[in-house]
Amino acid sequence: MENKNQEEASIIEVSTLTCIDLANTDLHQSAVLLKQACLDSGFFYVINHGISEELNDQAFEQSKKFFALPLEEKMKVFRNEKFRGYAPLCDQLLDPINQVRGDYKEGFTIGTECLKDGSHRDKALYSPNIWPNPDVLPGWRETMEKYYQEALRVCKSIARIMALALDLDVNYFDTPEMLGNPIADMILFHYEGVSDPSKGIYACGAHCDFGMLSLLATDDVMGLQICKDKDLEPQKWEYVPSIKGAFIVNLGNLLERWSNGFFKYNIYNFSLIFLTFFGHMTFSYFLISYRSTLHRVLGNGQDRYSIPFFVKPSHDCIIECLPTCQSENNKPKYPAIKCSTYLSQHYKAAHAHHKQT
Ligand SMILES: O=C(O)CCC(=O)C(=O)O
Ligand SMILES: [Fe+2]
Repeated sequence: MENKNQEEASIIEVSTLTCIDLANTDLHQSAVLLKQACLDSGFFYVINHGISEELNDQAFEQSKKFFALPLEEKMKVFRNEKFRGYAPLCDQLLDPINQVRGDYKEGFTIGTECLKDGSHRDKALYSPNIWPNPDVLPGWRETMEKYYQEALRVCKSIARIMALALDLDVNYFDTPEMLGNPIADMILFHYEGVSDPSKGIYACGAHCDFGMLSLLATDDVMGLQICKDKDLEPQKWEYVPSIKGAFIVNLGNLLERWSNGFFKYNIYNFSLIFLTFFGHMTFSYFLISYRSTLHRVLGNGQDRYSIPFFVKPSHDCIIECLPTCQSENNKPKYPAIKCSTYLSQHYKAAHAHHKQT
């Protein structure tokens, strides 16, 4: 648990993140910015993503309508064994070491459906979604399904820039085993209450996302904080403000592993010193790997709504060190693992406190 001084120090820090314009046709220019964002924080904004303000507003309006329903109505779509549907307050506990109770948020998860021909039925991470009663919330499902498809499209465009930033072919992640049949979860969140890190009370405990990349839409209530260097003691937390029309993107553990996750503090410093002398030449001489960044949400007493979208490759994708992230001197650090095995391990760990359900 944090002491009061650390908490106060973190309140005044507001982070400035790199912004990537998805309408920029010069993808190589965007890739240079993305690399920079990975060096700086592992978090960045994307703008001009093609999701209309109207659709975004509709998704938030519908989300608010759902959470405003009586608990009894929401419990009719209580999350199933695949964690689709409604998760009430404190259902999730992301940072068991520092939290005295579950996250002070309620959520609703919409994930990847099985293919209509049934060919995905045996895959643990694809399953039918559950939906609120259309008589209670007309048009709700349609709005969410449309938003889901659009968010997936945006993630695929970001993955193309990521590929370039890793010196891979622009289409590298577009194959059927990778992002052709991705596993993607969209979660509607409603936060409330006041967090108090000194008492171990959080709206969302500190964690790194475990997928490939996450696209986050928030309302304008401040709450999200990032810790750019997870190895630094004491941790330094900075708020990430929301920017109208922009999504916040961050990279997950799976991408860190895929890109050989060597990007640690000392290399960062060394790279920065080098950068001072040789400018962007640094990028050609160092193997770049992406990294996941620790983040959390603090509640300030206002209701806060967000919609994160978590993308991972298909069930059968083999996650093994990307070809451009290894060399004679930088051998792969992790054995190859099937994406479904990797994700199942993470899901089990994240829901370990659900033994009673
Ligand atoms: O709601 C937010 O701002 C962040 C949510 C988040 O980080 C998560 O659910 O993984
Ligand atoms: Fe997260």
